[in-house]
Amino acid sequence: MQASGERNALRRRLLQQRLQTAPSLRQQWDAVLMQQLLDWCHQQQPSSLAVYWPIQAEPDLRACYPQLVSMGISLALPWVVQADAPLQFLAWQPGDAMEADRYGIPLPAQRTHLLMPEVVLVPCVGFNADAYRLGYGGGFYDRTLAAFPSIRALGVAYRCAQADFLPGEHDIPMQWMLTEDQADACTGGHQS
Ligand SMILES: Nc1nc2c(c(=O)[nH]1)N(C=O)[C@@H](CNc1ccc(C(=O)N[C@@H](CCC(=O)O)C(=O)O)cc1)CN2
Ligand SMILES: Nc1ncnc2c1ncn2[C@@H]1O[C@H](COP(=O)(O)OP(=O)(O)OP(=O)(O)O)[C@@H](O)[C@H]1O
Repeated sequence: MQASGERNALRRRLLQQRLQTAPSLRQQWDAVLMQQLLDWCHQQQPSSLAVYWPIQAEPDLRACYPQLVSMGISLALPWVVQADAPLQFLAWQPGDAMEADRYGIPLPAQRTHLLMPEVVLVPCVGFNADAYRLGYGGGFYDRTLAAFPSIRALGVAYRCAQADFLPGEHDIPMQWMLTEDQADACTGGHQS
């Protein structure tokens, strides 16, 4: 455990660094990450995958989402239904009508079709050598992974977001991490 002040300072520093990275460099990294994600899916063959609509200079992998659909993978997007509750996942396909959520993030306008994804792609503000992650501080993904232990977490981050920090009391490590320089299977996952 680490004082929450230190954790917040690290979160802010890493987010700032990501926002200041040149878009052209991020796009090069995103192209590599998309290939990693496609390779990972070919290998692991998940039947469903929660993806995300990027915010705050998160890796933008949207260009490969149609290819995931054509591989037969059902996609979903995360939905904050309530602030202190796990995320829900709305079935989604590229081209669906969208409407912004309370954070301004596009979500399917049709919010009736929920799905429980086999794998969740988790954008990380930071991550450490044991694949523990720092997010925006809402605890949404941690609450979700705790509530639905069958979900496997595939973290995504740029390598420069790796930092040394101790896990918080609720933190659940990512089972795999994708970075633009390598795809790691992590040993610290909460299920086999
Ligand atoms: N792309 C993406 N979608 C996602 C998430 C995510 O991490 N990334 N979420 C994963 O949880 C959920 C949304 N959670 C979010 C939590 C905080 C902020 C955010 O920008 N917070 C501001 C402060 C906002 C405020 O206090 O009003 C900030 O951190 O500066 C955005 C989304 C669901 N969708
Ligand atoms: N499983 C859980 N049950 C209850 N509260 C939780 C759980 N996971 C996280 N929280 C709470 O959520 C808050 C934020 O947690 P943390 O600092 O780990 O956020 P984060 O992982 O960076 O955010 P996010 O997952 O939304 O990107 C903390 O107050 C924490 O106590």
